[in-house]
Amino acid sequence: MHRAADLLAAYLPGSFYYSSARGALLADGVHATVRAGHGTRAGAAAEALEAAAVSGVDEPVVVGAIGFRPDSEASLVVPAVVRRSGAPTATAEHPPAPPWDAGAWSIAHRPEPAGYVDGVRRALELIKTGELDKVVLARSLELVADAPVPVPSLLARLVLLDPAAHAFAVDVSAPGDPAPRTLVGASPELLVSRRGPAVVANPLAGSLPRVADEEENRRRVAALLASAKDRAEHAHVAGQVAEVLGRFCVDLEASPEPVVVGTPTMWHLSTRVTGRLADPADPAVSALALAEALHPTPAVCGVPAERATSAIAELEPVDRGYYAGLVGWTDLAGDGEWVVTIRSAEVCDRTVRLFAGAGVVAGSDPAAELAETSAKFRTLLRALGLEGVA
Ligand SMILES: C=C(O[C@H]1C=CC=C(C(=O)O)[C@@H]1O)C(=O)O
Repeated sequence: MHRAADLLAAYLPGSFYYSSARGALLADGVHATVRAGHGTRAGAAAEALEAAAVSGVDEPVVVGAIGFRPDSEASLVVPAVVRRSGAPTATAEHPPAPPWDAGAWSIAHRPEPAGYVDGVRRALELIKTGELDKVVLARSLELVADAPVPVPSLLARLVLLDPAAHAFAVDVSAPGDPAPRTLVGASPELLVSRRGPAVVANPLAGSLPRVADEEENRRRVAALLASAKDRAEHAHVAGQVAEVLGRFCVDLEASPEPVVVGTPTMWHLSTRVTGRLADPADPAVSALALAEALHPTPAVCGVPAERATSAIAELEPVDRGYYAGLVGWTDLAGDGEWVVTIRSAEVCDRTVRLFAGAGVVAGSDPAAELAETSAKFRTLLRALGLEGVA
């Protein structure tokens, strides 16, 4: 077992880094690439793990990320070397200052804030006609620096600003990229984790920005718990997660009432769903198989899922890529942990593309959804030393 701080310091672009309260993992080199399409990735991962074990890889894992769309890109590999540590902890050390100058960035909004508000209005019309119950609409920021962005410093700042988050850095380079591309982020949302027969998911939806004033934060937490609009937005996600896991689990439990959880920048309604696998020895029920069955939840897509997916394609001007997908790891025993790829960015050379989305349901206020996406950008913007630009 390594020290969490050493693992973080050893990260280099091209490596895979993932940390959460369960521990940290740093993976280097590629023993095998897992190439498979939608719905067959868990099976292909299991085969790759078996083959790696046979060829002598010690305790092989599959690590990586899968994009939002069912037919989208994925970056899944069996790494050559894996190092693990305990969870990163809040240290007395302050995060390193950003090694770049805030003035050196250009920023493009896609769409412009007014265009996003317009998209939310159009989504509300689809909800009024009964075509949709919920859709999560995202917008993006494209930031360009005057020099290549050092991903290790960005990752270190994300981890140290919120050691409790699910922090990650994944190489997602594709043919034609001018330079290596890295997906980096600090997600609050556990899609699913599996340890032996025990399964846990932690759907989030229904949010308010966190502020500096603690009195105001207490008011916001109470307002979120009392908000019928946010509870309805949340119930869609908690219900779908429980329904899907119920197909695989016995003793499924979900708290009847959501609670509020906080990140350094947001408050969210949260439900913890736990269960025990009916047949843990079934090789078809790995953590990745459960994650594929759950994805995309209404925390990033909507209800009904098919119409929400087409509304997202119609209303969002930029393809989501890996945003709102999943990132994590799974091992030979089927254990693993996958999180929803939110509060994330893709970094390629001098460019950082951020996405943030907000759930739209009947009663949503377009201006409030815009403000919510601005607040969600702050996870990455703080790490970049660029607070206040969105
Ligand atoms: C889609 C995002 O957040 C999801 C997770 C938590 C709360 C959400 C919400 O309240 O809309 C979203 O469903 C994002 O951060 O881009």
